[in-house]
Amino acid sequence: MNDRQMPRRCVVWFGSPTDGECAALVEEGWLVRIGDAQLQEGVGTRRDDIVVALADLRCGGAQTVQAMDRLMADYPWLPWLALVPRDPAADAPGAERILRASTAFLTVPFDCGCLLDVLARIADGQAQPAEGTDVPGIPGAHSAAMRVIATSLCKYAPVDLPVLITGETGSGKEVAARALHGLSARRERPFVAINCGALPSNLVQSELFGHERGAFTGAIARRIGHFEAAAGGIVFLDEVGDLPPDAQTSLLRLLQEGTLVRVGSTQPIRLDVRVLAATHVDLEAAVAQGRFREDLYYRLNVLRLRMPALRERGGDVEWLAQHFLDAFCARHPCRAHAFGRDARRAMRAFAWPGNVRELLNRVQRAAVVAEGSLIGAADLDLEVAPAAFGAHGSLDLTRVSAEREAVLNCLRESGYNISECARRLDVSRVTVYRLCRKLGLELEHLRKLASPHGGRPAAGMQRRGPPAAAQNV
Ligand SMILES: Nc1ncnc2c1ncn2[C@@H]1O[C@H](COP(=O)(O)OP(=O)(O)OP(=O)(O)O)[C@@H](O)[C@H]1O
Repeated sequence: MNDRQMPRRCVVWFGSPTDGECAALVEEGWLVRIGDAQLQEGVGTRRDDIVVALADLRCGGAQTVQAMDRLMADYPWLPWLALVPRDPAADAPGAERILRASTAFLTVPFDCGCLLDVLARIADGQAQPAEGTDVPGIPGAHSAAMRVIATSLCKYAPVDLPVLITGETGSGKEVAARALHGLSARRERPFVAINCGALPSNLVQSELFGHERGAFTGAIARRIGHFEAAAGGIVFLDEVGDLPPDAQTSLLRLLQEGTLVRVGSTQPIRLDVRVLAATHVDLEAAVAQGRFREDLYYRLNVLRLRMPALRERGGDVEWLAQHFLDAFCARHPCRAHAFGRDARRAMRAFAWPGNVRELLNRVQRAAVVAEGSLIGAADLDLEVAPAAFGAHGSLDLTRVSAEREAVLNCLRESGYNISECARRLDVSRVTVYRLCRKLGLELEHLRKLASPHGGRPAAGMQRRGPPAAAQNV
């Protein structure tokens, strides 16, 4: 093939590349074409050229964004790379639309080497994980629903914007957040997970943002909060809808201005931290009811990840069950090493209201009680739940889901006291236990979540990465 026939690599850059950026691209063999509002002749390259469109949101005026929109509509198969300033909402109208359509992101400021790497990956068609491969950090994610998650994680990891992770309880929201941390440039820095609903209500501000000595009775020394402990890394706010109003205001300031103020101080402290937030309640409803700040909701909701329920994940259920069983057998003496046909059929048909967490618990229990080498449906306690079986989205499923919601709400309102819950539901205590078992409600786990530390280490935090700075400074 002579040079004239070789496919060329071309970047259609919407915005103004610096001289350094242009030179680096040209040196690597890229053609740079400036895409602007006047771009009349399509992407303006030869038919066989490899083209990547670049949305430079550092300088996105309304006209440029319109031109990008037009190109996206005319060439829907074109891959897009977005260069994102820390505050895209303020800098470029319509930026959110562009972000959603982009294959990859880079946060400004970025390194030219990184830009070349990402462009090369996109051009080589490697920006998305290949079919059948695992999502790094999320075992058993082979289903179509999880491939969408994999693609989103790869897109979201390099860009320093908040991600709002939604999904049913136990669906793996925290697992996804950890996977994103592992894929991001912050992977060597701390990952701090905080269960917002489990923070002591009078100490939320101090736990999150720290306090100065003497800020309140008992504050005998200055103490940094979870956010400062995560400096340079990622903070995962689980059940973010449970944050009280004053903490919501402080979080908004952190997201908008990149600063926090310790309790008892007036001095803003600059902090580089990425925020991921999760909720299994409808935050939009919380906004409508005035329980959650609307401006904070929009800040957190720039990028969104909806974890599929386990029942939407097809064959992942069996794969995960075997994975959990293998892990259990590696740690405990265990006769069972696989699942019988009835167990596999039951697992495929079950609605899994408690999702992956419920699967893990049922497999571990089954591994203990199984008499033979194969785990049966009865060992998994799945035979007793005929109402929970049925086609996806069927009336049965809807009924089970409504029943579960009602029992869960009553348990919460009764402070997880079974007698009180039974009285309110007008059923016997035995029935409450039976319902919990049938609906996959793990009482012990729910009680732990509701306890002051949410069943986690004190103040609901866990770390990964190098040890954070000392708590008392
Ligand atoms: N893909 C997975 N592979 C292995 N374990 C998983 C996977 N997904 C979830 N789990 C396990 O399931 C349990 C629940 O996961 P996780 O805490 O991430 O869910 P969640 O959606 O954040 O739950 P909640 O809404 O209760 O906070 C954990 O024990 C986790 O380790």
